[in-house]
Amino acid sequence: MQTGLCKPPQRILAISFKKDAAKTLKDRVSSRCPAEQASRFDSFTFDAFAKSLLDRFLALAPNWCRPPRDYGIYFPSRDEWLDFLNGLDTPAELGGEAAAQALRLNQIEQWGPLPLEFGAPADIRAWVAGEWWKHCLNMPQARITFSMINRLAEAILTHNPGVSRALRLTYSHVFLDEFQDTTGPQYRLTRRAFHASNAVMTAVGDTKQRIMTWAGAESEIFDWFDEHFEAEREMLQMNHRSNARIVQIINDLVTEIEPDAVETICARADDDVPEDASEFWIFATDDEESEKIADFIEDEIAGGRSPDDFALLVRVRANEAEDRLQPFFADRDIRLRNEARSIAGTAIQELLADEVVNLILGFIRLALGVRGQEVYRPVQEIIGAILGTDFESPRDVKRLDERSRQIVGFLKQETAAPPADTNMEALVNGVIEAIEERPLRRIFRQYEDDRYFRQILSSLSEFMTESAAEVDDWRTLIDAVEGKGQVRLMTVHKSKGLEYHTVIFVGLHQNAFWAYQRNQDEETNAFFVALSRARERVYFTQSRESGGTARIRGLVELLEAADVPAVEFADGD
Ligand SMILES: Nc1ncnc2c1ncn2[C@@H]1O[C@H](COP(=O)(O)OP(=O)(O)OP(=O)(O)O)[C@@H](O)[C@H]1O
Repeated sequence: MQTGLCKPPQRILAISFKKDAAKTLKDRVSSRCPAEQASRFDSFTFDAFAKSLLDRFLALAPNWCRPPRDYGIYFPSRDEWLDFLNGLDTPAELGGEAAAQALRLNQIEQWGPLPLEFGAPADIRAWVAGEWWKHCLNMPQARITFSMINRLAEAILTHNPGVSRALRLTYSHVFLDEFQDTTGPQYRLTRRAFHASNAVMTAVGDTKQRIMTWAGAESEIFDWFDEHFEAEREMLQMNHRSNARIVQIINDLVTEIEPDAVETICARADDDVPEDASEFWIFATDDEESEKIADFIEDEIAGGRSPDDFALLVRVRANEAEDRLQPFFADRDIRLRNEARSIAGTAIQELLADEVVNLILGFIRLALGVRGQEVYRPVQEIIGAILGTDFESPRDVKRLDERSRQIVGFLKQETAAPPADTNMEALVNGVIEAIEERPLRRIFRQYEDDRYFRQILSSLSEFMTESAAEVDDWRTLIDAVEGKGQVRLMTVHKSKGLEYHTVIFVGLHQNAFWAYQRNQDEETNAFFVALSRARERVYFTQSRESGGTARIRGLVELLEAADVPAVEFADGD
């Protein structure tokens, strides 16, 4: 954007795996570029990219598998899948019931390429896929899975060269983040969209952070990319995130995994390193473990560190970890934020990565008198997009300012009473009305799904209502909703791409890494992802009550090889 290689009206497309990663990229670009440039940077998750293609060009999908415009997103449970299979009357010539029963859901939802006409099925998989599409589209409200959306998007591109051409004219540059986690169908869609186009394609990833093979990540993905896009490989050797001690642990660990791996260079080699930058804490019981962690963070906060500097990472089941840890944090008046906690059907992490949520929170901040580019810029960008603002035209910019002022004016009235006395649902709905719902939903294609849009709004108002009970003023409320001043708790998978001053990996034991013996590589990668989120310090904890380490010796040996001291805490330490 800044060098003029991507000239208006051309755009840059960035594709990430998680909503918050897509948001981080968007925020980083917004904070560096003027609104006109930043508004030409489209940052999607893979699912959102496929869905945006489908929603925009729905009418061009093949007839037999075209969902109605108000289709819902389907997350079939195992029981629903089995009920479907059991209800099939499978033709004997295709192998009968036994052949159908041997199929897995992902083989069916990923079946493709979707033809223009669904002719006589060639095999059992095609036959079951045809039945599955009928099943999903004939439900009282048609629902399809994200894999099916992906296939539909691919079919639209395949059968309509005009759509491919439009996409190629739109994007001069495409950036694919966390590329190691790309699945076969996601890659096929990308290839279908951009193969042999003039777009400059950049894929970034780290094979040591591959933790999604269970979800279909392809192990050969970088080779495919090299071949199909004639890519050149560049090694990113500098680590700008972590201090020298953490980088050394990373390097020791990588050398254990891949003896001929190239060492990472610490860009912060001259920075001070805390004395106890990494330790392995061992406890007899869960309560002792939770107490020590809470005590440690309490002391650190007393010493001036902020609660946001800490992340507690777990391998699995964040809700259970929250139940164990929460009482110890509550006793010390420290807020622990479980990013996976569901508020009216939306996980907190998802909610705060949502565009409309951030827009509303941004407007409330402006109404509270908070100033600064980082608050105004994103709001201005969205309202600018709604109004079709030409940022070079003073008249347009004036209109934009007036509209923003009008919305801020409404919110000033709404926030006159204390948060606990405010009806948050009315406030949220009121802002949407002031912004104008229709154009807002046109800009963000994900809101074409009405149920999703309503759910996000009700999750936000519920979260604001819940948080209002604990605060006295509006600024503290918005901080609480955004998670300022709170210690984070999340699974390793949800921590991808994020970074914290101090990372505490809670529960380094064989029951948390239950898949270690079966899938050592991926579990070691998960361990690596956790470790590499730390800027200054990383601790690992184990409570013997929760599980031993005999079956994950390999992981403990990695810590030993990196000279991470094991510290045993006897009761009362
Ligand atoms: N050239 C640079 N100079 C200074 N700081 C940088 C530079 N590049 C990145 N950083 C900082 O280093 C940290 C890590 O960068 P970034 O999040 O882009 O890493 P990443 O490669 O995506 O890591 P991962 O995939 O492990 O999450 C961030 O805090 C970022 O601001």
